[in-house]
Amino acid sequence: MNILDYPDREMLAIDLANHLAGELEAALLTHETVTMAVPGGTTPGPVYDSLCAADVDWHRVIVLPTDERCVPQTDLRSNARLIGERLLVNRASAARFLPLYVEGAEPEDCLAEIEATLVPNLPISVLVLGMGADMHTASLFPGMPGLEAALDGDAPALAVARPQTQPEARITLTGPVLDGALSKHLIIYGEAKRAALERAISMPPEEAPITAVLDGITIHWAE
Ligand SMILES: O=C(O)[C@H](O)[C@@H](O)[C@H](O)[C@H](O)COP(=O)(O)O
Repeated sequence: MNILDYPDREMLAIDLANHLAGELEAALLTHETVTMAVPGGTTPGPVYDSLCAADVDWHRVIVLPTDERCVPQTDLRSNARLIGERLLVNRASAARFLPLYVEGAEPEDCLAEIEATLVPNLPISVLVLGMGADMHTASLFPGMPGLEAALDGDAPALAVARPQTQPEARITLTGPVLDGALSKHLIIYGEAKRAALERAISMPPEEAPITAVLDGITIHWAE
């Protein structure tokens, strides 16, 4: 686990976006298409604002959320909305987007399509994650029902019932799919999340799901 400290969030966003663009282009040297999984939440937007303009062969990039809130894409909580508005614009609008949730469907009914479209495009080449102060990542929440299957299961994605701390049901990529990414990045802001990450290192994944994906990850931190 490698931690990079940045002087501020703007520098983090610009530097990380440049680095991610380089990783995508490097992967495209040896693959016809590459897969990038990215988070929702309040953290990644500035990275997307910079990455969307990068000179990448975006038409050969498949972008999907690390997890999704089961709400309409018009809902402000939707990760597909965030990714569509902040990342899949400018040059990156040429990328192919794989949604996890289909509006109006039951979350469980979305899993077969996810498996059919995602599995042929695994492993993830470039993974970006966020983390909650409760040490969750994607929608792998401490103590949530079905967490064991989400951490260790064979399925590439699972529908998870509404976590106690969240207002909606979720669909999440599972631990092995996330951990199997060829390049992994975690973005965290502030002292509270940094302290939570340092506590997580000595905790089991059931209590700190972020630990399921820390092997070989690069942490990008700013105050
Ligand atoms: O759907 C989501 O919200 C994300 O995928 C989730 O895992 C996020 O990365 C963390 O909850 C941190 O959220 P913030 O960036 O808002 O702190």
